[in-house]
Amino acid sequence: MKLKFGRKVISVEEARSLLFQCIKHGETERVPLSAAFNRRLAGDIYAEHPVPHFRRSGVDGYAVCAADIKQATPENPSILHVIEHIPSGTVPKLMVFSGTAARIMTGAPVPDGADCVVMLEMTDALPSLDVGISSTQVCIKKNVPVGSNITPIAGEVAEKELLLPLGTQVGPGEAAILATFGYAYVTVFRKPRVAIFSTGSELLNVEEALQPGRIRNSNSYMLAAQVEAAGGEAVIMQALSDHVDEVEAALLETLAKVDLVITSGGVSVGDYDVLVDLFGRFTGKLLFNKVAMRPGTPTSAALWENKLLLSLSGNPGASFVGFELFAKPLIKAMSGCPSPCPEAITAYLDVDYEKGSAFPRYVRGTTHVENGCLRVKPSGIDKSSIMVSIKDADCLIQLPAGGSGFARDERVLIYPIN
Ligand SMILES: Nc1nc2c(c(=O)[nH]1)N[C@H]1C(S)=C(S)[C@@H](COP(=O)(O)OP(=O)(O)OC[C@H]3O[C@@H](n4cnc5c(N)ncnc54)[C@H](O)[C@@H]3O)O[C@H]1N2
Ligand code: MOO
Ligand SMILES: [Mg+2]
Repeated sequence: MKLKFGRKVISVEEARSLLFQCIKHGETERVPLSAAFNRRLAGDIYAEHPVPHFRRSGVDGYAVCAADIKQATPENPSILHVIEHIPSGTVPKLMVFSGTAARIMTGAPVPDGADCVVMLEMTDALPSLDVGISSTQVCIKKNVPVGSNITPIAGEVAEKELLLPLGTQVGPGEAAILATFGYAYVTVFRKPRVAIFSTGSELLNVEEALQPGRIRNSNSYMLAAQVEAAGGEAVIMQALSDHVDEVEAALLETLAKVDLVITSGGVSVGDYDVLVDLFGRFTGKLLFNKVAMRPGTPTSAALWENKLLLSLSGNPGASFVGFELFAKPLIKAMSGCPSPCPEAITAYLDVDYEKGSAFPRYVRGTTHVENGCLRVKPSGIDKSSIMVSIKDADCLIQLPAGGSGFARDERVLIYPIN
């Protein structure tokens, strides 16, 4: 064992709180609306005008005075003079008064004087008497109440209403609101730039042919996908060897340029665990190097000139879990999310889980719904060296420390992923 310094174990919550004390957020940028999808708003959005801003017809039909059609039935229709045609996007020129109607299309402004719109299906156009357009007539075969098929001004949104508070993520509904109010550009929180380094002399680049004893670097791509899903901009760096000088130079140079650096590998007790060597001579501040969790017990973090370095265990499962527990909330917070920490929900174990643990365990889980209940089971073999089942994980199952395992049908806490 080559520990040059001690390891003091802290809880996941303590580790997260140490990390959160080190981040700053608030940098913003203006982007075109279509580039704002999934980003978070850097300011409150108020309704700048009422919606609709004119009395809007909800159907294709005739705008009339309700009093004129009170007695209308198919047998005894009301006959009205059609004074105008109003397509959407135009403005009525004439006022509807008793005895008259305006033919109107869905979304068009209802003319003054009219207080309801009758659907086309409840009317019959009468043949023109051929004495000029104003002589066209319509039979109205149904009475409809005042207000029918008209959305009043501000019927949907009142002017000055707070619609989207700061921190709101722009999804489909938010995009529709922003477009409605003319936000061709939107001020959003800047995406944190997150550099990803894998470490280990065994690692091959993805495009390289397999070699005896060596493996391709999968963690960098997995972590980059996680960064993007969390709202960050991932920068995949060339993987590093086990030489501490090379690692130190690359990390310090990169820390200066990005918002967060994540490494994977080299944090355990092995001869070539290079992050341990680095932390042994680090000029920054080591925040922690052991967390009460499995997998990822040797997860470490340090601060260097106000920039965070998060060092995850190299085993793919441990890297994945460590990212979800620590990096994801950080990236979400840096990109403006007001509630970045994962929130647990309950589910029922679908299998016996026989391993007890000295530390809380975060098992990659797969959920399904059965008879209206959420059930969960480990996504494949629950070993941190197993990569292939990560794709099936839609949550982390949190199993408390101690005991000798958990029985099928026990209630457990899970943290959904995405
Ligand atoms: N004597 C002990 N040995 C180990 C312990 C322990 O407590 N005592 N813990 C084990 C556990 S648990 C884990 S997790 C690993 C943590 O190891 P490191 O963080 O130091 O990571 P490495 O040694 O660099 O790699 C571990 C494993 O993961 C593979 N790896 C690394 N990087 C990548 C990558 N970018 N893509 C794909 N696979 C990667 C690497 O080849 C190793 O197989 O330590 C255990 N040992
Ligand atoms: O603690 Mo290791 O980091 O189980 O996977
Ligand atoms: Mg190692």
